[in-house]
Amino acid sequence: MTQSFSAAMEQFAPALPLAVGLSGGADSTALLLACARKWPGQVQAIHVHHGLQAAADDFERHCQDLCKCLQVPLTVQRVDARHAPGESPEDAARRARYKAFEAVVQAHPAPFAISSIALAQHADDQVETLLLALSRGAGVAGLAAMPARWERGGVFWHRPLLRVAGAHVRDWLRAQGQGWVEDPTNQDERFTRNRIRAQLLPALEAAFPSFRDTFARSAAHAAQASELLQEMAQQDLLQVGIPPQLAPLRALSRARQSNVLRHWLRVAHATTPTAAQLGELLDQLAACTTRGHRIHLKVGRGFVGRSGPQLDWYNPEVLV
Ligand SMILES: Nc1ncnc2c1ncn2[C@@H]1O[C@H](COP(=O)(O)OP(=O)(O)OP(=O)(O)O)[C@@H](O)[C@H]1O
Repeated sequence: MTQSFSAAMEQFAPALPLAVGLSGGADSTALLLACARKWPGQVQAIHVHHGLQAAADDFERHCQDLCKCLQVPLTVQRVDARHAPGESPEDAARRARYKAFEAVVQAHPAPFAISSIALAQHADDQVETLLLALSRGAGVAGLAAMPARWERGGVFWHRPLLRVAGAHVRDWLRAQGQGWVEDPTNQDERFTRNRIRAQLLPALEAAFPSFRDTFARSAAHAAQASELLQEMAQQDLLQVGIPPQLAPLRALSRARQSNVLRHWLRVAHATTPTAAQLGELLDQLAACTTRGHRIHLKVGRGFVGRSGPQLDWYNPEVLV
């Protein structure tokens, strides 16, 4: 169920010391303010300066002023967030941001080590993420949307506001008399996420008033299903082997073949097949009843071919 901002903060119990990812926007400003009050002297902030828009300096100034006023140490990390061909600017910025957070963690060895990092995504962000996943035709891993907590590199990551409606975060912040910087790109409806926020969320609010709760429940079901598929893929990959042997692969159901082949391509070759490529590969597997049956298909960034009793993957660009 959705929560009030105060209830979410009451429940939030991270390992300390804690670093808050502070963009300077309303949500992370509210999170930092609440954390600094709850754990004085145990909280610091990290601001990533993307250098992508003219407003970046305003964000940094707000972060400097806020942290000075709260007596919270601030690390500003400058990154090059230009996007590679084929990558969205938002993905590039996110990737650069996580790298920057990890660099700050590395720069704080014991006894000043950062135990946890908190990010300020809320329930509306979760709904947007789910709708974005649906709009790309994502599978259960994408429909799981954002986890509330996870561990990586010995650091605990948290999204304590994931069940708080966005409007409640802002209401709380206004009630504290604390200002923030409005990101001018948030109004730009050329970005799909902003169109979802401006057009779809009000319509969902009117049609399904509990959409934040029910969508979050669906995302949680998808997360659980995704975990099961992952476990099954690991077990099946042990059975079929790396590279996959045709006989045990063909003994699996089509759905399990699809699951294990996707997993093999990801873990062994860091590539993802399209739905059409995987469908074609499964058709070829079903038709592969004779010794001489040839399989050779474009899959992900390379090719899958039959080589005697097994499937092999290769990328001609890497071979030359
Ligand atoms: N430049 C940044 N530096 C540090 N942390 C960031 C930065 N941008 C985003 N974050 C962290 O990641 C979370 C999600 O980012 P997102 O871009 O969705 O939020 P945002 O629109 O910048 O807004 P807000 O600060 O209001 O959360 C933020 O809430 C914040 O905790």
